[in-house]
Amino acid sequence: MVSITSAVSVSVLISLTVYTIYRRLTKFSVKHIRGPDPSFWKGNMHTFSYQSNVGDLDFEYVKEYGLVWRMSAPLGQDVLAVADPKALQHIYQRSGYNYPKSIESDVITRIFLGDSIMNAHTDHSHARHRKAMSPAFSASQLRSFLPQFRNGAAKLCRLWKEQILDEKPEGEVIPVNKWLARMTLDVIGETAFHFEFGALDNSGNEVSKAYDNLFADSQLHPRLWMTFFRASWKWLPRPLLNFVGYIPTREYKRFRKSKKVVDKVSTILVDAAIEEAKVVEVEKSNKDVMSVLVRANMSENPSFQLSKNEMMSQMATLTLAGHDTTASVLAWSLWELAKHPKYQNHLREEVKQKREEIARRDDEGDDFEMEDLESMPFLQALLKEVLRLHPIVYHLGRFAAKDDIIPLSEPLVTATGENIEEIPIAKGQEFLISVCAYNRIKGIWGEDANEFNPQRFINGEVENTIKLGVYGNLMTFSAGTRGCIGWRFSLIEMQTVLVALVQNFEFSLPPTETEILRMPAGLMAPMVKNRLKEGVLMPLTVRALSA
Ligand code: HEM
Repeated sequence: MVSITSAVSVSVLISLTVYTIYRRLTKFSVKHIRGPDPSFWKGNMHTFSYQSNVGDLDFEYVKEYGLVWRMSAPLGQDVLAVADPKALQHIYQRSGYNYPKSIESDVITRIFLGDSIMNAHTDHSHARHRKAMSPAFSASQLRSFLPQFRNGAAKLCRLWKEQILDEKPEGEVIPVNKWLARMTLDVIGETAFHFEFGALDNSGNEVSKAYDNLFADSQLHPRLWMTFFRASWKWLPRPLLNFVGYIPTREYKRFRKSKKVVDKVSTILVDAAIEEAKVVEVEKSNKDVMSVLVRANMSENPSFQLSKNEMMSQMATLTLAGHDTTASVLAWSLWELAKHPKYQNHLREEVKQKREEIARRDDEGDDFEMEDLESMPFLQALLKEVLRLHPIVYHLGRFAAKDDIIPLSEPLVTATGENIEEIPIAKGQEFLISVCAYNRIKGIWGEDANEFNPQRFINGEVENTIKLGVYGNLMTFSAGTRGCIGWRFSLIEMQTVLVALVQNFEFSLPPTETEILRMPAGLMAPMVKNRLKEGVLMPLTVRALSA
């Protein structure tokens, strides 16, 4: 009797396994999607990490295969690379939590951020984090941060003049990215935690040192064994992956060190915010992000509350996500302005006119308010164009939590020459979201999609029939329920800083030939050709303008 039961069980198991393999290999196989030839062992995903300009491979593949193509991770695992707007809309905006972040990005962010919103992977857990954080990013809250943005910008202008440019009327080459990163760190300290990092005053500051070059030091040109190792994570038991960060590689050592520095500060700050919320009335309380978050959290239903550890991780997340990203986009903005004096003059003229308009108003002071910034069409268009051409988060990783069908905006030619308008995929299918390729689709942005042309956003040349992303139909801030929570914060900060900088300085390319590369270092990082050892670097000639 036992042997009959065992035989039946074994047969059922074998049939199920065969059926599953059959489904994977036939109906749900993505082998018919064209893509570059991989080596079975190595795959070809690692080639993305060795391009000297982020996106070069993506653009080539889009040209050859269309807006969806097949890449390969080690050991013959297929990964669908996606730039198609309808497919992206489906994955990000129409499928709720059915496309979680890849295990790789989850494990890596957990090492340097802890249990934060970035790697909350169940819908309940993520909704809990998002709900606690959202009040701190409301329109009125963001408006209250304007003075801190202005102070950061004014301090940067003063330091550039006093320390560098007063003695150099002809201008000087400045590594603008380094200064911008220190300024945005100070700004996030004040707005998010009511805390002075003091990074602009002291370049040797502990926190700014912990973050300086973090991604380039840890993510640039990963060794092949690391690519294999990461590819194996999906087969390892989840609890085991919690120990990955303790492996003494250069990247994990660097991540752990930065987390240790930030944890030291965040324990003190989170405790202070909790104490303040207990004793100070809401009207008189600090209005920084952490204080608002702690208060919102305390009044929350217990099943939705964040733990102290989670709040500390939030602090690491805000510090990292909230400063390097914005600094980087600002650095690319100044580079584009330096390359295009015509646009730089246009922006300066728009700022001048707005300033005169503000002075004529019956207002006190001559500060730019949010409405002033929003009513400057060229400033808005310029930032959209920089965000389009320089998406610092250029790839995102997702996988399917269940079988699904991905719709396409235009027919895709398969390996057998068939035209398809949708792609059936199996649960577990991995995706590489090519933000950089989507942001350059000619059918959306125009025939000159590879050129820097802010006017496209003013002249109505953008064909955005499929609504995507949280801002400007771009994927730069991602999209849907997990889209960037800080995009407005970042925009207002960038607008305020750019307005101050173009009023005070003129930017041009350095006199000696300096080729800037878009390096694939986790984030897209500017580095100088043949000077990669110097890390993330954007040197520009800056000349102070007379008042
Ligand atoms: C130009 C600047 C920025 C860019 C390009 C950017 C981009 C992104 C992207 C692409 C994501 C999605 C990541 C993923 O799916 O894995 C994201 C998420 C996030 N960003 Fe930003 N970001 C910027 C600025 C900021 C700022 C200033 C803050 C906070 C002050 C911030 C906080 C966050 C947080 C908390 C998340 C996680 C959201 C969630 O999972 O619900 N970001 N950002």
